[in-house]
Amino acid sequence: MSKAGPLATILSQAPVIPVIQIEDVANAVPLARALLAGGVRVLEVTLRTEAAFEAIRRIQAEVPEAIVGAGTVLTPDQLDAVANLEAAFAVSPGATPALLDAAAGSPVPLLPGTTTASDVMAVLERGYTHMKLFPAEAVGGAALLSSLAAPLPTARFCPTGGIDQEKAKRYLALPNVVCVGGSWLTPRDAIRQSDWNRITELARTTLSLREQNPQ
Ligand SMILES: O=C(O)C(=O)C[C@H](O)[C@H](O)COP(=O)(O)O
Repeated sequence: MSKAGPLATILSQAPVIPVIQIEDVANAVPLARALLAGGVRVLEVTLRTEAAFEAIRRIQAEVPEAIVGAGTVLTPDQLDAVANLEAAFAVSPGATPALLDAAAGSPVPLLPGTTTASDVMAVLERGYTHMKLFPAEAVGGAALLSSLAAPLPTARFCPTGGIDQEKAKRYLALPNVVCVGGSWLTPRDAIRQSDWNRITELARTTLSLREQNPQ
C-alpha cells in the first residue's frame, strides 16, 4: 500500500510543523491554541516527555481544529500506542525495518526519518514518497536535498533538525521540500513563561514564508 496519501494531504497543509516538547501537560492546550491563532495547524508532539500522551489527548479533545501527530516514535510499541490514541500521524527520526514493518500494518501514517540516499531508497521501496530528513542541518541541509533530487526525483522531504526561520526559507524554496519541521516555533522559555503571544507571532511570521515561496 502506498503511504503517500494521508501524509501528503497533512503535510500540504503545513509549510512548517512545530516540533513540540511538553513538560507540563497544562501547557498543551494553550500552546496549541497559540499556534492555531498564528495559522499553524499541524502539530508534532514528541514522545520525549511523560506528559506527551496526555498532551496529545487534551489537544485532540479541546482544540479539534488542530491536526496532532506524535514525534520521536522509535518502536513498534510506541507506534501502537500512538494508533490507540488515534493521533493523525507519527514521525520518527530514522527508519528501522521493525518500525517500517509495524507501520505497514498500522492505521497511523508514518513520516519516516532518512539521512542518506540509501535510507531514501529503502523507504521508497516500501511505498513512501514523503519522508523526513534528519538531522537536516548537520547532514548537509539544502545542498544535500538538491543533490538527492536528481537521482531520487520522487522523494519529498520534510527536513528537520537545526532549522530556524531564515534557514526554513531556503528549504521551502526547494522543489523536493514540502514542509520543514523544528522546535524554533515553540521556544522552551516562551512555554515556561506562558508567553503565548510570542508563539502566535512566531507562527504568523513563519507562515508568511509560504507566501514568499508558493509551491
Ligand atoms: O523527535 C524526533 O522525532 C526527531 O527526529 C527530532 C526532532 O525533529 C528535532 O530534534 C527537532 O530539531 P530542532 O528543531 O533542531 O530542535
